[in-house]
Amino acid sequence: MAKEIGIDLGTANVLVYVEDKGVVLNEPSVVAVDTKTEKVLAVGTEAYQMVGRTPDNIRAVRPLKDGVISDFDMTEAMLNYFIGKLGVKSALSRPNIMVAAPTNITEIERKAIMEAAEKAGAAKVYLEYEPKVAAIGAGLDIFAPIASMVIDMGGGTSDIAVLSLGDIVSSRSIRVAGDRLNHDIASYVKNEHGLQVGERTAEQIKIEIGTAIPEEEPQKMEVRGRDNFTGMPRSIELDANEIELAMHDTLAQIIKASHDVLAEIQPELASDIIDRGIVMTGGGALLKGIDTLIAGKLGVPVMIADHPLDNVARGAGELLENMKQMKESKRR
Ligand SMILES: Nc1ncnc2c1ncn2[C@@H]1O[C@H](COP(=O)(O)OP(=O)(O)OP(=O)(O)O)[C@@H](O)[C@H]1O
Repeated sequence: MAKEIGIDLGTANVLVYVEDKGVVLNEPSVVAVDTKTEKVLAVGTEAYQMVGRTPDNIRAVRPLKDGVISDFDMTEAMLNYFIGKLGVKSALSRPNIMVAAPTNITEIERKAIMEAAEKAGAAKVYLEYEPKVAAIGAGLDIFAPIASMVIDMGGGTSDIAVLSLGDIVSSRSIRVAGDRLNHDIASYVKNEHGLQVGERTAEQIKIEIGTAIPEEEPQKMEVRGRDNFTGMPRSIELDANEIELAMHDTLAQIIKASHDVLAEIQPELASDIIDRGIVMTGGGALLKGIDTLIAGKLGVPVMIADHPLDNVARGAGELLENMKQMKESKRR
């Protein structure tokens, strides 16, 4: 019997949920390619190790940018590899796949995602909006006549939505999220300390000492990079409040979008949100102090989902399982 699979085809990570098994795969969305032959050399974790360290004949590609496909062939190759690795595809049975997508994707982007999943071996492909499946994955009953609000802050996009009766009532999807924060940190270190750091180092700084609100006794971290002027390796000490400063404007954009979503809903729904609060999902939800910052700015309680990185894949898989159960009970 064909398996139901939920995929979070993310800019930073691909997560796969398999029916009856849960989230079984979580790997970086990276493909390493031989520049001469264009042959795929490695995918996922193995390819990620090569980012910033590739010799001339190897290129590490991120096939998704800002939450959507930027390199179709590489996305297909990546999906093919991951689905093959799961062992759920055979000559006799192919899985049904639900893929999560940002709310503002274009028709062309939509088709590209569907086609890549089909070519990677899906029997049927479904597409659902990211904040909707993230809310399901976070355990919210979005089908109830009561409003829920989700902020899903990923690598490339922040998807913000208010949902009621199973539908999105108001939403924003902005192509500003964790990757932009990494970029902000790298620019800050370069401008303020004259040190060049790579994408992965900037991300490590964010994860280790990054904070959304200034700290009284900021954490410190030693960071290595290349001196702007001499080109030689050098190390500096950074403190958490510098990182807060570096990320400040980008976080303000995410808060502004959340504010806009709240501003356009009806008063009854707004009252539900004040009661129930906002749930944050996605890797960005793990940024220290992000809940306190958003709660303070919007005047609404903010909770972090239990497994924020898993919610989208889990929700996509669970939605597909529900659809299957409904079909079976109708048939009976
Ligand atoms: N502890 C942490 N603190 C801050 N940020 C974190 C932490 N852990 C992960 N992240 C960030 O979360 C982001 C990845 O989140 P996630 O896996 O939800 O995104 P994605 O689904 O790949 O992206 P998108 O939904 O935009 O396509 C990365 O930018 C990563 O740096």
